[in-house]
Amino acid sequence: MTTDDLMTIPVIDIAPLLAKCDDPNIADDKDLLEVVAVLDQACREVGFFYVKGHGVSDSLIKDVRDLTRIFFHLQDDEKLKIKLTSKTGFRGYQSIAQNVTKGLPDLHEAIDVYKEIKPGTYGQLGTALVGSNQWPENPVRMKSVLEEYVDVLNEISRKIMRGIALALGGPVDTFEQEQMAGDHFWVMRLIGYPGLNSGSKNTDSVGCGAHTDYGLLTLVNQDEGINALQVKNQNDEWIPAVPIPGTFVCNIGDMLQIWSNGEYKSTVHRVIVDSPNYRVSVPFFYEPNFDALVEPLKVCKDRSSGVSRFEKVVYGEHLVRKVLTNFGSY
Ligand SMILES: N=C(N)NCCCC[C@H](N)C(=O)O
Ligand SMILES: O=C(O)CCC(=O)C(=O)O
Ligand SMILES: [Fe+2]
Repeated sequence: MTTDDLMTIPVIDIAPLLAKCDDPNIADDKDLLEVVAVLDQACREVGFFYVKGHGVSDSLIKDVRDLTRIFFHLQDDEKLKIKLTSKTGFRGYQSIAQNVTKGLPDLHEAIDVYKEIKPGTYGQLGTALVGSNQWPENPVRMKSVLEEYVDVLNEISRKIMRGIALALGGPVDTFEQEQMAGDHFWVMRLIGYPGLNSGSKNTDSVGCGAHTDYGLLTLVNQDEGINALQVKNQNDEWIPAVPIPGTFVCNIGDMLQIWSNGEYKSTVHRVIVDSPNYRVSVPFFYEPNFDALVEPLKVCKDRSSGVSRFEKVVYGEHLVRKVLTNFGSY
C-alpha cells in the first residue's frame, strides 16, 4: 500500500460470492474468485471493508435502526424493564456509561442480545451467559423483526466466511467444521449514542472506546449521515468509516486473527460522537462455536515456517472475560 492510501476502506460487491459459494464447482467461477481476491486483500491490509450486493432489503436494514431508535427514546422506567444484570446472562438493556472499555465508561446505551444458552450446555464455561434474550415489549414488532434480521445476517456471514476460507487457501467449508463454527455463536448489539449538546461543543465524546471485536466477523448497520465510527490505520491515525447507504461495514474479530495466524487483523476501532444528533448503530457479530478451541490454521502456519504467532484460546472464555470486564460491577 502507498502512504497516501493508508488506509482506504474498500467497498466489496459480494453478490457473486453469495450466489455461488454453495455450488460444487466454485473453483472455476471467475467472478467468485475475484471477490475472494479482493476480500483477501482487504482482510490482510485493513481488517475492514464495506459489503454491498448482500441482498438484504433497504427496508429491513432501516427498520432495524428505526425500531432501535424508538426504543431508546422511551422513558427510563420502560427501558429498565429489560435491564441487563449478571442474573439475566448479561442480556438486555444497559444505560449510558454502564459499559466500560479499558476502564472508561462508554457514552452509549444498548441492548445486548446473544444466541440462547440453555443451563448446563457448556458446563462452567457457559454459566455467565446462560439465558434467553430480554426483548422489549415496545415497539411490539421489535422481537420479530430482529429475529428475522439475525437469521438473514447469520446466513450472509456464513457465506462471507466461505469466501474468507478460500482466501486463506483452505477448503471452502473450513469454518463450518464441527469444532470451529459449525454450531456457531452470535451476538448483536443495538446501540444508541446521544448527540452532543450545544453546551459541550468543543469536547467530542467517546461513544465507545478503542477496542477490537471478539469473534470472527462483524457486520455493522449504522445510521446514515453521521460520521462516528473510526478505524486505526498502520500509522496509528484514526480513519472515519463514513456511512455508505446500502452497505454494511464489515470487520475481522480476534478469533479470525488467531485462526489466520495474524495474516488477517482484528483492527482497532472506536466511536467518537461529535454530532448533535442521536446516532443508532447495530453491529451483528458472527462468532466461532462457544466452546471452540481456536489456534492458527495449518495452511496459515505453513506460510510462516510452521510458527504459531498466537496461543490457543477457547472462544467462550475470551468472550466471558470481555463481558465481565465490560460490566464488572453488575
Ligand atoms: N461484542 C463486542 N464486540 N462488543 C464490543 C464492545 C466494545 C466495548 C467493550 N466495552 C470492550 O471493552 O470491548
Ligand atoms: O457504533 C458502531 O458503529 C460500532 C460499535 C462497535 O464497534 C461495537 O459495538 O463493537
Ligand atoms: Fe466493535
